[in-house]
Amino acid sequence: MRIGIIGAGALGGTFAALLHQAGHDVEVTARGASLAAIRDGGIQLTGGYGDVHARVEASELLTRRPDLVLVCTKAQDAEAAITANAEVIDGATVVVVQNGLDGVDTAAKLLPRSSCLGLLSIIAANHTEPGSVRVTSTAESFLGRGDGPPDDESRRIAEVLSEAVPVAAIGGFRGAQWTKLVVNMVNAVPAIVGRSVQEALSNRLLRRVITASMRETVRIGIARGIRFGSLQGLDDRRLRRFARMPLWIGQRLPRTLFAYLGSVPNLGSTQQSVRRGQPTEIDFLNGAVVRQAEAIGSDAPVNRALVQLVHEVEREGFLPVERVVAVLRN
Ligand SMILES: NC(=O)C1=CN([C@@H]2O[C@H](COP(=O)(O)OP(=O)(O)OC[C@H]3O[C@@H](n4cnc5c(N)ncnc54)[C@H](OP(=O)(O)O)[C@@H]3O)[C@@H](O)[C@H]2O)C=CC1
Ligand SMILES: CC(C)(CO)C(=O)C(=O)O
Repeated sequence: MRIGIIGAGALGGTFAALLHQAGHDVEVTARGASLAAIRDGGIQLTGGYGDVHARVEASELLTRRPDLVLVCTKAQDAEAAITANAEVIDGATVVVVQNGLDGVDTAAKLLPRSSCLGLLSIIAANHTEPGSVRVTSTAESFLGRGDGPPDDESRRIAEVLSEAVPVAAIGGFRGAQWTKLVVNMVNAVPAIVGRSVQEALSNRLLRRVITASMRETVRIGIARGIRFGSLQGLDDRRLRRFARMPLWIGQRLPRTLFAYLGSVPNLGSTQQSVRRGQPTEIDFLNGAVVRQAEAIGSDAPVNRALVQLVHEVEREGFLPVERVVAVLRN
């Protein structure tokens, strides 16, 4: 199949290398040093899916009409990236590989002739240098759209993507996006203090703040009438129970949830942006929770404070642990 990948970063590079290895005709978009590195030496993938060296075609914009497109940018870049490639991709099946709640709707709005799906990835991947990606932990990914059961196209595309990494077609995709949003509450705190996800979770005080942001997200989701999808051992029942727990009991949830990361330090995709000096996705993660709260006349003070701290880090660098701990005192 001819597959176009927009944004050959951590996940885009992983999919590009593995789909190329599976025999697909892959073209990626990249810019600057990444474009030069991929044109010169291909994509070098290491870690959980083995060592793969993929010599794929690379350009600033896709040059050939693909059958399938993966949009692998951060959420804040999706609109610009899709618009720039719209002439070539409108009409193709588009999979938006993205955290947050908006990816599929953004693509569908910009590409009226395309069939758009979303992919929730639990894989942890690190874009270590231009052209190089290291997968620090592997896991099944989830493909779907809307609220209904999985459709035939989701199943067909899940089969194609499973030639690269395990992908399941799921129903109730919107609810699963919310569950993934709860999981992504692990991104902000490590990005603020410049520690790995594992280090942040092993610190009692930081874990408390992560737990509070997760619980606030679940409570807002419940108030919005969301039925949380099953993903990574979480489901609607478990999250509703978690929403009622005091923090000292609830803090067990992030500990068990992220045990799968193992001991290879995972920075999370938000901190990777910080370390590269790029804007983060925080307005589409914790910021999405704040907007969802506002839509029902409510507030999400923990998430609001974490958004502000991540923006401070983007401007001025990592902050001491005390600044995060203070979030629960205000
Ligand atoms: N990394 C991970 O472990 C995981 C990531 N995710 C999610 O997957 C999505 C992708 O994340 P990740 O792979 O980490 O992101 P990266 O930042 O590693 O890669 C994003 C890519 O998009 C490119 N890009 C940015 N703007 C544009 C544009 N306007 N046009 C074309 N390309 C553009 C970037 O290029 P440039 O570098 O030149 O800006 C970069 O190559 C995010 O939503 C993230 O939250 C989900 C699970 C795990
Ligand atoms: C896999 C996980 C939860 C943490 O690495 C992630 O989604 C991210 O980094 O954005």
